[in-house]
Amino acid sequence: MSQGFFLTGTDTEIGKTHSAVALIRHWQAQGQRVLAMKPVASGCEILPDGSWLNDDVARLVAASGQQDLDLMNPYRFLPPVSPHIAAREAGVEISLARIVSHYRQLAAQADTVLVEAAGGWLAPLADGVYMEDMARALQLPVILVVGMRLGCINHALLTVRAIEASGLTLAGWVANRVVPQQLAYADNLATLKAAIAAPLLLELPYEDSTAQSA
Ligand SMILES: Nc1ncnc2c1ncn2[C@@H]1O[C@H](COP(=O)(O)OP(=O)(O)OP(=O)(O)O)[C@@H](O)[C@H]1O
Ligand SMILES: C[C@H](N)[C@H](N)CCCCCC(=O)O
Ligand SMILES: [Mg+2]
Repeated sequence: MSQGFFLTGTDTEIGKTHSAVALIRHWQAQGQRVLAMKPVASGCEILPDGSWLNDDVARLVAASGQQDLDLMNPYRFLPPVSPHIAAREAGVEISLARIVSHYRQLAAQADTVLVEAAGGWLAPLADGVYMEDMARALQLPVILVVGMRLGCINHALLTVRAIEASGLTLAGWVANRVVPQQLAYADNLATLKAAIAAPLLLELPYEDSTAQSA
């Protein structure tokens, strides 16, 4: 039996993919076969062969070692906009049934499948259809990535309430430090730990990419 998780975040660009890679490595270190899925990706580069590649997909593929891009990323769009706008412009209807079918094929090959959402919990896939509906269609426990910065307590607790209202289980959350210095970081973390019943799974430091490349 494989296990799956739906990875959401307090916003777009707060480190869902960054955290996904850390979670994948963590599970791999336990000896698990891990596959990732990015069902809907907006914002792609055009490769020399004319195909489209989203950066999240590239990072998830690099971490998991998987090869079937169409299976793990059935929907991709060129402009980096909300999926409902990108899909509408492309004349594409995103099928949750197709995403569930792809998920099941991946689950048959893995111990753990991590599904990364686009944007936050209520980022739209179509008019009146949200990431929440994808999570409900997949019926997966949710992992919430909190981008640790001023304002994240409100965003995190709103998202936790919305996940609970959807009837899904919050399996845990990740504290991802997206700014080099958050004032009163320890106090912010303690506040979130006290307010969120689900466990803190990982605490990820701020990684200075300038320092890394220097
Ligand atoms: N802990 C961190 N330290 C430094 N930079 C980070 C950290 N986490 C994320 N970033 C940077 O922030 C940016 C956004 O991160 P990431 O792509 O993981 O966000 P996301 O939530 O997956 O976004 P999207 O909604 O587009 O999927 C990237 O440039 C990433 O390198
Ligand atoms: C393009 C971006 N990086 C994400 N893939 C999509 C973010 C959707 C956000 C929708 C919204 O909440 O306004
Ligand atoms: Mg991402």
